Formats: sequence, structure tokens, C-alpha cells
Amino acid sequence: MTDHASSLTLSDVTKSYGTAPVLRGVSFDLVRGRVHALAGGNGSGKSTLIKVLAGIERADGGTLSRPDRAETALLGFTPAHARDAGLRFVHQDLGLLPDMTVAENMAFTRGFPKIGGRIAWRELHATTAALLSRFEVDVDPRATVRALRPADRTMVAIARALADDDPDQVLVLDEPTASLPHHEVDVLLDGLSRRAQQGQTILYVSHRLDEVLSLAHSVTVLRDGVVAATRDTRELDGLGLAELMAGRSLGTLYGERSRTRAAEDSPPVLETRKLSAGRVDGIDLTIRAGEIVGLAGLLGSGRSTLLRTIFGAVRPRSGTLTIDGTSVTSIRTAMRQGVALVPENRLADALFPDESVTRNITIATLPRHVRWARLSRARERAVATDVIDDLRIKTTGPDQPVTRLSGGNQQKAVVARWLQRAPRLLLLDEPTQGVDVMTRADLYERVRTVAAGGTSVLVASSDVEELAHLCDRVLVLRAGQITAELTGPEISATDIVTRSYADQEPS
Ligand SMILES: Nc1ncnc2c1ncn2[C@@H]1O[C@H](COP(=O)(O)OP(=O)(O)OP(=O)(O)O)[C@@H](O)[C@H]1O
Repeated sequence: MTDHASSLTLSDVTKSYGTAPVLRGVSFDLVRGRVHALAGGNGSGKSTLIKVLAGIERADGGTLSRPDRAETALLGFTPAHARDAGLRFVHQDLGLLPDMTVAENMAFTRGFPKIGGRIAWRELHATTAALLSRFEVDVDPRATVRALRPADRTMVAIARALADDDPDQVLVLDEPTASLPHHEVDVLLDGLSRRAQQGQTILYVSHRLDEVLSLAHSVTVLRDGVVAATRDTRELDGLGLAELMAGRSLGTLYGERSRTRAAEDSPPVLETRKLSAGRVDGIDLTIRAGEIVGLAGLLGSGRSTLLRTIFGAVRPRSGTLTIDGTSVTSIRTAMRQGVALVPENRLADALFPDESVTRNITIATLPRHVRWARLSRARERAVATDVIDDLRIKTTGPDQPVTRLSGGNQQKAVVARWLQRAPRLLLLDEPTQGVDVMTRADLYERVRTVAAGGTSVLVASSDVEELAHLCDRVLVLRAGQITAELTGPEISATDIVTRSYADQEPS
């Protein structure tokens, strides 16, 4: 790639938290008009590097250089320096106000045009429309952000970040597709490809290997804070990229696919009849002991509501819901019947932020570690240490505060908590969001192990590969109703996508 003009060079970036080095001499180049991906396992240092570039975290050393500008030391780099260096960031949460219009969101960062002290709405809408059309985003400036489809929201955030129209800007995107459903991902990737073709330089952080390979021209792989490799993506396939991330041979990407289809005659654990709650509309569902059942469907199809209703957190409008024949009427009765939920919003709903990694793993099974009426911390730590090793949770030790873990490692700790407990019915909502591809296979293996021991599992996921690899049966939900059921050893990701979109009106 030496034949292309460099747009940004990072040299020898270092950063430690306390005595733990997190970035150890990271260097790479971005080429103008190219998408460069940053990949790496959980805890490899991706977010830290992005925070350093944004001036939010202070680096210990390293420099950033851009053509025709003075080299900048990263020690003491601030958000203002990042802006002056032409770096523009769109983070996962997008930073848009959902109840404001697109035009108002633009004006919050760029200023409201005024005539005679009053806001010139017509002008604001016209300039916003012009900006959006430059970015080929087909939305009405007067629409509220909440009303937009998810990929368009991201494009609006990108248009806002790049509104200055300076061709030298570098767009940094941190996991922009993490919460986008399948078809929206394609819309966004198309938009980004077009921007790159028009000369936009992009640094793209993602866990999704297929995206890295289809969108990016080149990729830098971080491993334990070191650049393990920088490659042209044409030289790589998914397995090759995952192996660079893991630093070892993996054999297959998702591990062996062994279905454990429960016998038809194993007893039903969950039974719902004409269950309606929130957007869930008349669901008949039976899950037998040891079955792993997947829930597919588009955004808003009711997957999370169904899980939360089964967990007793949403009160049904009508219908029945029983676990082992006993009615579930509240979270308390659900828990008493052995139902556990790993919610989608890990930070808010599942993490105990003031506790250690160990306690976050063992909290659902604490009574098991009591001996002679006292909690045996040694037993508790031993169990947690096994989980940490098995799932490759990157920590400085079992006593590390959980909030100091990287996002993907926090997710592993929360899922592991309930896998320890082996509940009667395990409800998983997007269980591997943000988890690196190497650990996914280990998590799937653990889910299969608890299922083989009799736990029933209901898993909602927008990752169709995940559903295809993990589940004995996949249900497709649309507008709160089950519209298709896929069973048998040949459930494929393509089938799930096809059934999810069947008869779908284009949006
Ligand atoms: N505030 C902090 N204090 C101490 N250690 C931290 C802190 N923030 C992050 N770390 C450590 O820095 C390392 C890199 O974390 P970082 O969040 O950059 O990883 P990542 O590659 O973005 O991971 P993920 O894919 O899980 O998001 C991890 O080992 C993490 O535990």
C-alpha cells in the first residue's frame, strides 16, 4: 500500500493503567480514501486506543502525524487537539437526541442560524437537507431521530460529524453496527463504502469479521496491546483474521456444531398459551428440558419483550405462562421456578459495578460457597478463577473491580454467572454482543453443557450465525407473533434471514 498517500500515522503509542500496560508501542498508517479496520480480542486495547485518539484517555507516549501538519505528541492530547488534527468520532451511542428533529440535532453542534434574533428554521432545514443529500441520506430534516431507521440514525451522526466538508478529516467509527439488525448493517456498510470511494479516510473498529473483510481495505490486529499484524484484507478470510486475533490456530470459527435436540418426550419446562404482553401477541410456545431454542426477528419484533414477560418483568395482557406447570406472575415466582435472564443491557441491568470480577461471576451461586455458616472466599475465588481461565476473561486478577474490564469481558462474566447456576430455564438476550469470536465458541460450548444437564435455553439474537450454530430450533418472530419455525440439523443462517424477511414490506 506504499503507492497510496498516507493520511494519518500513529507511532509507538503506549498507555498503562497503574502498572498494567494496555497499549505497547502501537503504530500504523491510515491511507487517504481507504477504510482501515482495528480488530482484536476482548481487552486487546481497541477502545483504549480510540479514547486516546479522542483525547479522553491520556497516553503515556506516542505521536500522531498528518500530512502538512506538525507531528503531535499524544501525551497531553485533548479533545481539542483531536479536533484540530481533523479526527471526527462517531461512538456507539451516536450522541443524538432521539426526540429532537434531525435538523435540531445538526444545529446543536453547529449552531442555530438566526434572523433578527429568531431561529431561521427554513434556513436550518435547507442547510440540513443539503448536508444530508451530500451524504446520500434520504431522510426528512423535520423527522425526529427516533422515527428514523437505525442505519439512517448512524448516517445522520456521521453526516453531523463530517459537516465541515474538509476532505482531510478522518472518520473514526467505534463498533457502529453493534446494535444494528442484519439488513440495516448492509445499508450502513454501503453508505460507508460510498464515502470511502469519494475520498473519506475511515478508521473502523468492529468485532464482526465479515464486516471487516467486506468493508475495510486493510486491518490492524491488536493482541494484548501490541500490533500483532497489519494486513491487506484481500489476503485474509474470517478464520485467518480470527487466528491473527487469537495468536493460535483455531481449526473452525465457531467450534463444533453438535445439536443436542431434546427428545420429544422430555417434559415441557416452559409453556405459554395465547400469551400477549406489550408487543407480544398470542404466543404459543413449549420448550422441553434440555432444548436450546432461538428467537430470530427484526428489530421491534418483540424478542426482548417475550423474554422479559417469561421472566415475570412484563405483566401479560392475556394468556397463560407456566414453568413446570406453575404459573409465573412476577419476577419472584419466575426466579423461584428457576428462571434466569441475562438481559441485553448488561451495564444497567446485570453488572454489579461496585463488586469484583469474582463476585460478579459467583453472585447467583453464593450459597454454594458457604461452609459452616461462613462464606468461603477461597472456594468462591477458585470457581471464579476457573471461569476466568475457561472463557479467557482478561483481568489483572479475580479481585479486579469489574468496571475495569473491557466491555466484552464484562459480558462474559455476566453470562458465566448464570451458566454456573444451571437454572431450569435460561433466557439469554443478545448473549455474545461485543464478545470476540474466539470466546464465542467457548460460550456456546458452555451453553450446550448446561442444556445437556437439563437446562432449557431460550436465546434471542440478531446474530443469525449464532442462532444457526447454537440452537436445536429457531422461531422467527414478527410483530409479536411466531411466523416460522426452523428445526432439524440443517438450520442455516441464510434460512433464518430469509424467513425473517419473508413478505416483509421494504422499509
Ligand atoms: N479504567 C481502567 N482501569 C484499569 N484497566 C482498564 C481500564 N479500562 C480498561 N482497562 C484494561 O485495559 C485493557 C484494554 O481494554 P479495552 O477496553 O481497550 O479493550 P477492547 O479491545 O476495547 O476490548 P472489548 O473488545 O472487550 O471492548 C483491558 O485489559 C482492560 O481490563
